[in-house]
Amino acid sequence: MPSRFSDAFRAHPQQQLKHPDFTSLHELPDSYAWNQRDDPSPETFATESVPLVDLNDPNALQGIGHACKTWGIFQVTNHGISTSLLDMVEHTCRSLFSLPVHQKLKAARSPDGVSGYGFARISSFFSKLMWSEGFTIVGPPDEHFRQLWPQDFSYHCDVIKEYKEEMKKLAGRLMWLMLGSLGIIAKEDIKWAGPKTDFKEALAALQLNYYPACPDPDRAMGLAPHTDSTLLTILYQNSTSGLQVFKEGAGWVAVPPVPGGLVINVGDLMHILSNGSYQSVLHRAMVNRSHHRLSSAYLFGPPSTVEISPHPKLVGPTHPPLYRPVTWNEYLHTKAKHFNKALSSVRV
Ligand SMILES: C=C1C[C@]23C[C@@]1(O)CC[C@H]2[C@@]12CCC[C@@](C)(C(=O)O1)[C@H]2[C@@H]3C(=O)O
Ligand SMILES: O=C(O)CCC(=O)C(=O)O
Ligand SMILES: [Fe+2]
Repeated sequence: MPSRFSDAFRAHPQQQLKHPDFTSLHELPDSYAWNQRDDPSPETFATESVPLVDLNDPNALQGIGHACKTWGIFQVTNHGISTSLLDMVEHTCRSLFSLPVHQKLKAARSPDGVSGYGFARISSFFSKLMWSEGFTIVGPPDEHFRQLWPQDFSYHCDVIKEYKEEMKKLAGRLMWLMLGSLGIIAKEDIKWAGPKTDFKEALAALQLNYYPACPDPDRAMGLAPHTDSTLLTILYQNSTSGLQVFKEGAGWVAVPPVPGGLVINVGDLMHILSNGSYQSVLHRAMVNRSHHRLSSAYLFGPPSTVEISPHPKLVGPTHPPLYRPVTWNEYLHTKAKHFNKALSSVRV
């Protein structure tokens, strides 16, 4: 990953927060108690559910189009990522987050850096702390992994490398399905997809998240509401539920884990590319009293020099472009400054 990608955070260094040993906390400290959690009534959860798309279904493209238009999120099955690879990634996450705090801190993310162990970047926008730990991987993980596991780092590096390769292929496939559902079917229409139309030059970050079991889950927050800055995000979650999405008119809706399934969200750059037809989805992660939760988010975006703007096919006299062109790096700068108002700040 070119260093330019992380330049976005140099101007907005993250405050260094103390990393707790969650296992030693038997009560929720006040600094983790979110007073104003806007929970909807429990009925809301039962009424609507996030669409599920079988990628082997001949109607998958239509299903994805409908899901992106109405929800900004969907789950997929028959996606081609093997269960054994997902199990290996889960094992690597578990092994990483169960290391002693002092060991994890050897691979801490630097205040103005992008890769490494730490709190979610969005922490600085909230007065309360989140009940989670994260590890961000941009580029090869070798240096950090060597610090974490001096003996067997190469095994974990291989797992992450294979996962990133497989995720890139799936992200490319999902991109063409999403674009196709918008009527963008000519491969020349997205030049940066490259000569083989496989998005070879695309950039991505892998975010591993760990949400320890929490003594007071109703007052805690695992990951605060946010949209991803990406074109699309592919999320793997273990069997503990916690992900919720905000749907206009319905409130917060749970996204329960589907065995072998993956969750796909529309990110802010897809929102821009589609000129607002596919809106990025506000989501958050809640925590559980008795079970820890693991997730891994593959955050997929364009190469660093590519400007994303509303696609010409979706713009016309009655549909003016709603957003100005931005590179991912520039958008990450904006996000680091304006957080959830970043999208409106690039509106024309
Ligand atoms: C490429 C990126 C997207 C991300 C910031 C990052 O540099 C790497 C971590 C990503 C993540 C994951 C958790 C939620 C999020 C908002 C955050 O704080 O870090 C996203 C960022 C994003 O999509 O804007
Ligand atoms: O853990 C989850 O379910 C959500 C994670 C997430 O939103 C992210 O990493 O961007
Ligand atoms: Fe997210």
